[in-house]
Amino acid sequence: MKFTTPIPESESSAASASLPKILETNEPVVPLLQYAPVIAVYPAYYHEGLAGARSDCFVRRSVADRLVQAAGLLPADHHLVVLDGWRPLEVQQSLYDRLKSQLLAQGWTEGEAFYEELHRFVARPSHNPERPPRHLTGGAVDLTIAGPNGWLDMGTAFDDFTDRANTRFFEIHLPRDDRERQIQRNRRLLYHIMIQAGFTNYSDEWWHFDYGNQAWAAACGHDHACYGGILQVN
Ligand SMILES: C[C@@H](N)C(=O)N[C@H](C)C(=O)O
Ligand SMILES: [Zn+2]
Repeated sequence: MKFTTPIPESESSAASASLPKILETNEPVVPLLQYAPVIAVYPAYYHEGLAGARSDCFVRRSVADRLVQAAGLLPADHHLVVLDGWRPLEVQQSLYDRLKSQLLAQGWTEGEAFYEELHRFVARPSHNPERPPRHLTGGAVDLTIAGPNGWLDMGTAFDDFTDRANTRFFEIHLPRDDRERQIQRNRRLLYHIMIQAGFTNYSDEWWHFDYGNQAWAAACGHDHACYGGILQVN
């Protein structure tokens, strides 16, 4: 597999009416700080000072092992930088409330289109055990790649909730200059190493990947997911 091939049209989308059931495996959640030298951790919401955010990133053990696998596919001198993994409901709620306020401040009014836009970028902080937000399962990860000169240019910052965050933005809008050609290569690299390691991508966010949760199961056509929501991690 070449990591320079175009990113194909998506397998995974925001909310789907019917999601596969969850058959919880009870696989433990593991901390990623010091898990492997090829994985660095920069807990973005902790650095932003969001209440309840943890100073480490946590994911299910199989997710961590697949991250190591993905990182092993990177060129020499590159590593993964995990920005968020398992997320407490309190943090999901803060992210949701923050984006809701930002959209209202931008002139949106509450209605169907408003909630569609909101849910495109932040999942509903649902307490329903049959539909947990992806990040509550330990089966979702937000990440980027670092090289010898720092984080690779992906064309937007993390959590830039605009069309430019779409994983295929630079496939749809072909690069106009060297910088955009490099961004296209960087996004393709992240996408392909993660897909090869068994993850699926959330098409509206170049940084978001799933494994084992309902979004992953739906995208892969599995009849069940392996990970349900976890409210507390020690
Ligand atoms: C908030 C953003 N980093 C994110 O994770 N969005 C997805 C859609 C989510 O909230 O599950
Ligand atoms: Zn995410």
